[in-house]
Amino acid sequence: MPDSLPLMLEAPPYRLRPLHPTDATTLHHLVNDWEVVRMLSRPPFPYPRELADEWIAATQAMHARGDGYHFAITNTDGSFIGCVGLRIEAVPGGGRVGQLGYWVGRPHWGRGAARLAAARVTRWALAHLDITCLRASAAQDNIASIKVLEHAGFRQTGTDSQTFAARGTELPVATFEATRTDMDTPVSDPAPGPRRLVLVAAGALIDAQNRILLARRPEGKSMAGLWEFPGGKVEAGETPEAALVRELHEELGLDLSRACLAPFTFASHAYPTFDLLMPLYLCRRWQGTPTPREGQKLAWVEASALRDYAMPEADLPFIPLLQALL
Ligand SMILES: Nc1nc2c([nH]c(=O)n2[C@H]2C[C@H](O)[C@@H](COP(=O)(O)OP(=O)(O)OP(=O)(O)O)O2)c(=O)[nH]1
Ligand SMILES: [Mg+2]
Repeated sequence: MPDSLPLMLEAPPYRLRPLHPTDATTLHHLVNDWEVVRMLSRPPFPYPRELADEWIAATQAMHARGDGYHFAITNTDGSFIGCVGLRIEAVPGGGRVGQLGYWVGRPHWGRGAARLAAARVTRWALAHLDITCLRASAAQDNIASIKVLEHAGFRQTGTDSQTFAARGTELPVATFEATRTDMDTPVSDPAPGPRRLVLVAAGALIDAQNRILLARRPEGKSMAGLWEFPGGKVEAGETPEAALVRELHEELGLDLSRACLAPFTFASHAYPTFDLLMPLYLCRRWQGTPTPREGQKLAWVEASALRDYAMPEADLPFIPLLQALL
């Protein structure tokens, strides 16, 4: 992850920005409050003033190393009201997971700041960071925090116990997880109705070195942060081939003829809220250089490395087929 990833996010009416040494006094004043600190697992109570400086320096070091991203939550007038962020941990068996945490100073409770900030950072992290999912936990008596997580799109995965330094004891916690697919699932069940069938045409562009072009779905789209085969929805009256020619032009600025698209296989997958039917075409000839036109990242990937890129569930069956082909 490049250090240059800007840590400035809008969560209207709040703003999220990197922590700065000058935040230490206000941070200390707000966090050195039993009602705040008793809900947090790591900080002690009382919270020593120097710890505020150390914590801010630690967040800057984590950002530089790419293993943690922490933000100050600021009010409309720019004043510091709390923190939100994640640290990235390697999990046994491979992969990296983001552990989300947040707190808001007591004078600022009741206005949705934690809810808005946590939801914003969750979407940002899943869209931009190389993590498989986000996890979080909340003391079982912390109903407000559980609501924050549910609003941000987290699912409860179970219960556990955790040491709470300020309370000096282990407490039962509810554990939560959010994946990129969860971000598309409404928290409350949608009204029952017929399931939608979505027809999407996708292309595996293959270059002279037998590498495949993947595009990372940009923040704001469903499943943001997952790597996909470029393409998009087939519109009414369109053939899948015409749709793919149009999508590759719109998304990548490429010109190609339908004759260059070879049907390869298809995906049929039941997502929580819709069924996807997606023919995958192979394409080795096009005009132009793939250019991200929708803010997406692009990568030319060897077939053997496809598993290193987190993909939508529907695409997973494509991987062995492409590996066998190439
Ligand atoms: N293009 C593409 N879409 C995929 C792949 N795997 C997968 O599950 N999908 C899903 C994600 C979306 O729900 C849907 C494609 O929608 P999309 O957002 O790309 O559609 P689009 O390009 O027409 O974009 P939009 O105008 O609707 O925003 O198919 C894949 O490999 N490529
Ligand atoms: Mg698309």
